[in-house]
Amino acid sequence: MRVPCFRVAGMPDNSINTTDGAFDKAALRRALLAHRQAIAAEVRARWNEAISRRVLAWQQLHGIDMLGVYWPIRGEPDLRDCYVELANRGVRLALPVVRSPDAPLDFHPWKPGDATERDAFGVSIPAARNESCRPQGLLIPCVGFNEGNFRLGYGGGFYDRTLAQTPRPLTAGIAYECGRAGFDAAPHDVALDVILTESRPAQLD
Ligand SMILES: Nc1nc2c(c(=O)[nH]1)N(C=O)[C@@H](CNc1ccc(C(=O)N[C@@H](CCC(=O)O)C(=O)O)cc1)CN2
Ligand SMILES: Nc1ncnc2c1ncn2[C@@H]1O[C@H](COP(=O)(O)OP(=O)(O)OP(=O)(O)O)[C@@H](O)[C@H]1O
Repeated sequence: MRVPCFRVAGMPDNSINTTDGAFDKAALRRALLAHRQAIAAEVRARWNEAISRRVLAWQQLHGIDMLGVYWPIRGEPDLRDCYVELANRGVRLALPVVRSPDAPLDFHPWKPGDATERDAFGVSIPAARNESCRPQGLLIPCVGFNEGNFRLGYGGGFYDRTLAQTPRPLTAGIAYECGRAGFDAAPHDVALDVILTESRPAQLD
């Protein structure tokens, strides 16, 4: 039997894996978040620019005309300059909105400069939420990701439920390389099409 386990670069395995081989997803999440929060501002800015270049290449490659983006929280890559460039290219943007704890995410049209307000989770959402939309592509922030392009999020399952819907949008996971980890995917997890970090994938350079 394969024993599920987590690996984080630079961390001893025994800090995440329990002695009986069971894995502790919450501990992996905490370790990855602590690692991400500790990145120096100037390094973060350089990495955000590198990720932004790959996002623009990915949008162009697929001719995505409506893209679900995210408002950064908790040290996620801040791609808001890239959103301005995307809007200048004529790409329509949308932000995710939590409708209820067990529902998929709604997406509402938004563009740089439009008013936002904080929701109950502390995340900025469009102040004007008249009609939801179904973006052709999604940028999905990842706390962690593995070799199979599976994502670890904050634990709400919102993106998993969103991607269980059809038609499934094109998906780009957004993360720093330090979010790369070894973990087994849960049955409900949906692999993302591509993971864009500061240093991959080469075909989008
Ligand atoms: N940027 C972003 N927006 C997203 C998600 C996400 O993962 N990232 N979500 C993916 O499912 C949904 C909301 N899920 C959330 C998951 C965690 C927290 C959270 O930890 N909030 C902080 C306060 C926010 C802050 O640091 O600014 C907290 O409660 O301490 C909020 C929303 C929709 N919007
Ligand atoms: N397609 C789905 N339908 C119903 N429930 C789901 C689905 N996908 C995930 N869930 C539920 O959501 C919860 C959280 O899942 P998981 O731990 O994988 O979240 P996550 O991907 O880390 O977080 P998030 O997507 O919110 O950032 C689980 O209890 C799971 O049962």
